[in-house]
Amino acid sequence: MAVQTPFYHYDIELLENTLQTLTAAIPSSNFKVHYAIKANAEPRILQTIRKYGLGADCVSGNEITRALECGYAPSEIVLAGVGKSDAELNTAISNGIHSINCESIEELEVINEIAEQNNRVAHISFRINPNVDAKTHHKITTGLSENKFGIPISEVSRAIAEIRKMNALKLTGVHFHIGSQILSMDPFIKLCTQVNTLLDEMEAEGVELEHINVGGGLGIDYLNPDGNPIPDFEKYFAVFHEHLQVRPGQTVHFELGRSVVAQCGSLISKVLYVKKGATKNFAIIDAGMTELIRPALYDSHHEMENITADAAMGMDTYSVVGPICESSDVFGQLEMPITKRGDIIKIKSAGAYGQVLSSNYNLRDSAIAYYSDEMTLNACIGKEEQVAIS
Ligand SMILES: Cc1ncc(COP(=O)(O)O)c(C=O)c1O
Ligand SMILES: N[C@@H](CCCC[NH3+])C(=O)O
Repeated sequence: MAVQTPFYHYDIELLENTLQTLTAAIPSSNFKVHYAIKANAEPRILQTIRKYGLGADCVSGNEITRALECGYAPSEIVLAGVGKSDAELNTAISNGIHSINCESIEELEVINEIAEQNNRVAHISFRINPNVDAKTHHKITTGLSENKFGIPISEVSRAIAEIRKMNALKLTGVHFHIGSQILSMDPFIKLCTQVNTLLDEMEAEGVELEHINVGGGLGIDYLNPDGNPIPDFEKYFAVFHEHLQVRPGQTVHFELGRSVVAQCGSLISKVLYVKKGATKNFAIIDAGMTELIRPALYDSHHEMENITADAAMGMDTYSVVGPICESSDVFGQLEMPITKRGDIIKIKSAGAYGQVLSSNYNLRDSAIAYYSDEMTLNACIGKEEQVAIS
């Protein structure tokens, strides 16, 4: 083994292909895509994404700082979050970012105060909870009335009245985000309908907006990552192009995370033991929920492959589990070639909400990242000599 397992491996070529497909699918020059940094904040990933002209969607002061360090201009950065601290608002305002997505009327007063202290006028978007069902996992649904996110649509008039009293705030946009891993286009169409109605109502109140931010949420194919590595961005953007009634001069912003980075990342782990349990075989690997928490947290499915075993040896079924002292530390049931200690398991579609959600529970070391243009996966696992890659 050339490098220590477990580790993350990112296929930079796939990331670039994804970005090329995404940018080619943008149907209008007034569409602007911000990458949702929360999905993966590795500097190498952020720098690659920036090359394709995407802005940054942040949810913390540290994400703003990371975006700036990776070359994103303040004018390309937006900040959302239901609980922004004063320090985070200060980072956003002092850097003059494009928009602070305000999630409550209560927050307006605090932002106004901090903007005044900075002698700045902060650009505000109202994050509005549209009460649209994203038809995704309930733990990653964000746009229903019962969710903590956004200003209720019924409170928008009151929010407008409040912001008009604030000297250091300018209302420039509206923001929505209904959830994540959304595969049907229907929820996005419903969102457009809600946005259109709201824009009419806001216009009737004399509000003119510069931008509409419809959030992110486009899902990926976790069941067939090799066959379907790049999401259908064309179909996704077409929904908004067709259904959103954009006023002249308005820009439409998107905050895509998972669809940009999920498929380019894999978690690579070594089999420590193959154990015969009373009712099943366990393949105990050296990665756990500390490196990839999605299966434990959301029962998420990730395709896995034993990339060192030989299918000619016959097949068997294994429960692939991690070493952590939690019964939910299970990656799933898998039929794979007869597996032995030392084999390498590749856990796919782990580029989004994988490495960023790692923890040091059990005082584990952090898995580090390797990039395909610096070290191929085969070189990482000692299957081939690393040759110079241009
Ligand atoms: C406000 C906001 N924008 C964008 C995203 C990115 O979502 P996704 O990774 O599903 O594109 C999220 C995460 O769900 C979010 O909460
Ligand atoms: N962490 C979630 C996505 C959350 C999106 C952020 N609001 C996942 O792994 O699917």
